[in-house]
Amino acid sequence: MTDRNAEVRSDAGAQAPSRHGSGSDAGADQSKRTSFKAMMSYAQPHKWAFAGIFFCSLLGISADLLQPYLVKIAIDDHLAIGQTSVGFLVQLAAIFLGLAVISFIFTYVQNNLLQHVGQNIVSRIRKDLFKHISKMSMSFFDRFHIGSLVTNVSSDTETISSFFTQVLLSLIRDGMMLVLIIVFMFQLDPVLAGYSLIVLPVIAIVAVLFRSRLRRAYQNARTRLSRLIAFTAENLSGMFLIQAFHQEEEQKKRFKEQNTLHLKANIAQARSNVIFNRTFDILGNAALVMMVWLGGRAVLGESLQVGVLYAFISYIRQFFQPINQITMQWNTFQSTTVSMDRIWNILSTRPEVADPKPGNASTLEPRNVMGQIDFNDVSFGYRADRPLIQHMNLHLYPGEMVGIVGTTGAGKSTLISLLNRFYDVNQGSIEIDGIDIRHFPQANLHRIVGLIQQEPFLFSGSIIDNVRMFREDITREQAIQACRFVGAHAMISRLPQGYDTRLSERGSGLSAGERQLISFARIVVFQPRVLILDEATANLDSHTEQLVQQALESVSQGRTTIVIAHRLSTVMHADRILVMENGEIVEEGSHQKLIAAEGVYADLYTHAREAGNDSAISG
Ligand SMILES: Nc1ncnc2c1ncn2[C@@H]1O[C@H](COP(=O)(O)OP(=O)(O)OP(=O)(O)O)[C@@H](O)[C@H]1O
Repeated sequence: MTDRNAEVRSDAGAQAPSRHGSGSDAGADQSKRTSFKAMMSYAQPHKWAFAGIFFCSLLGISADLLQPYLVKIAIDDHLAIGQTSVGFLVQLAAIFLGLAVISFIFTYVQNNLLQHVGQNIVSRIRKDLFKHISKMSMSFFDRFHIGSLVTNVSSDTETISSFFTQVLLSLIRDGMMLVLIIVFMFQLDPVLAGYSLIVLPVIAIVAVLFRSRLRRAYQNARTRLSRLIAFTAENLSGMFLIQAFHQEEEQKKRFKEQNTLHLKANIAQARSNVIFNRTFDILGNAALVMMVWLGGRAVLGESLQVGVLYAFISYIRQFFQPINQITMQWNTFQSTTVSMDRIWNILSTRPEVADPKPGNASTLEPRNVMGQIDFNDVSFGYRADRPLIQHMNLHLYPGEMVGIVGTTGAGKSTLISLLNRFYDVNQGSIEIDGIDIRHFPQANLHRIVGLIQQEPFLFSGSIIDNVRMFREDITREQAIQACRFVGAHAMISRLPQGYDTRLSERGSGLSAGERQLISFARIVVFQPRVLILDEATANLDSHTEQLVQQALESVSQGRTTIVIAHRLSTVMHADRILVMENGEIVEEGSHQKLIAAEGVYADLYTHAREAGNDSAISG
């Protein structure tokens, strides 16, 4: 199959199209709110844990804030008036220590609880995201770049994790601390407390001024990272091609560009952060100076006790700490909303190819399917404005072997994609045994139709797991039997650990032919009623191809089989050969009949002979 997907995806760039696209800010904000709400619903089952976190925070912070108050009592009520005793000081020290221990215990419990809840929430989001992606139709993968999806599943969920573990913690803990400090300050001296709060509007103005700058910086850094990952992922999977075409230097240059953009975005983001945070530091210090000045004068004028001033200075220091924390977490919050939006963008995309509603679903058991296939007046195009197949009628009979040949891009693989429901037809219907395939649950359809492609996909895992696709209900003996059947047993037995040999990603330790034999065995195990081979033998040497052809003959017995091939030798013995051009079937019949017709097929045959590709055409 022509890998149009790769081209389409690289054209689309690293970013998946967003639902709101380049729409207005209001639209984007609305979408962020929706995604935030959706993500927060994941926290709902943990509401009691959050109540516990709140309670622990309250106790921990209260214990912290009582400490300066205790010192104030010691100074004003005892030390300053010279009325103290060793016993009292020991008592005070014991209470102080007790408060420190209480603060430690509750902060510890609250932190652990929050980590536990946060990690669980993110693990569920990640699980749902992966499950959702694996249910998406092929058109989704045409639009969403694989690199972006990898970023979504890995780093976006990680960002959300820091929201639940850091941002929420900060909101609960620091927010509560702020409120309690204000209460304590007003309790001690309302006038001085009033002066301390003068800085609050200044803080709000600074936060608003920095808001959009910080958000832009974060978004930019995330986008650059996502593009860098996408570029790396694409290059790693295409490394073979890059080396074969000596494109290392060119790719290095392109990587360097992406890397530099990412670096610059990160530096800009860090710079904004530093300016933002330092501004708060300056404000904090200014408030402290003001407090020392006003409080000091009041103490000198004997209108304020030294202990109260001490407690105020402690509270002012503690006051800026949570504000600083909350504003710092604001940055994480910014990136969280971007990540949540991106994840929700995926989770809210419905698969274009949907399973039938229960009442509409066919109950025909896959093993009882006869294998009659009908394309009834089918029209389809990958894009609405570019129809590829128009009003096609095609009927395949149970047990028939049909070969499909045609020039590159004629639409052969597209027919197969439609039969597998990777895409839905735009018009008309495709039926198996008289039932519209849209009425089969997809799991059943894929048990009925078995597909072997030119590039078999093997997963990292043992050979035996790859043959039975990790299904425990298929026995080892059944899998080995299938490998014997397709002639793969000898090859597998020669491997160091035989059937338990572990394959690396995509089975890269095996040759293309060996990988193909394993995928043939996989099909034998699953016994589909309709078998499709899309250029499945193109990568095999003539000896292996012969093995596979023999296996194919046995496997295809009693099954409707469709074989797509450029090598005419692969299809010339088929019951019927279809010749495709520009999405149309232009000729059909047996090899002899088509040669006698002296049309497109006869031309292809003659060209192949003239090209000296005798083995390819004589079988
Ligand atoms: N996912 C896709 N998105 C958009 N266009 C596509 C997609 N897949 C295929 N096409 C286009 O549809 C047409 C038919 O492609 P198809 O893969 O069916 O051809 P084919 O006959 O199997 O070709 P080949 O013999 O090279 O495998 C081509 O023009 C191709 O570029």
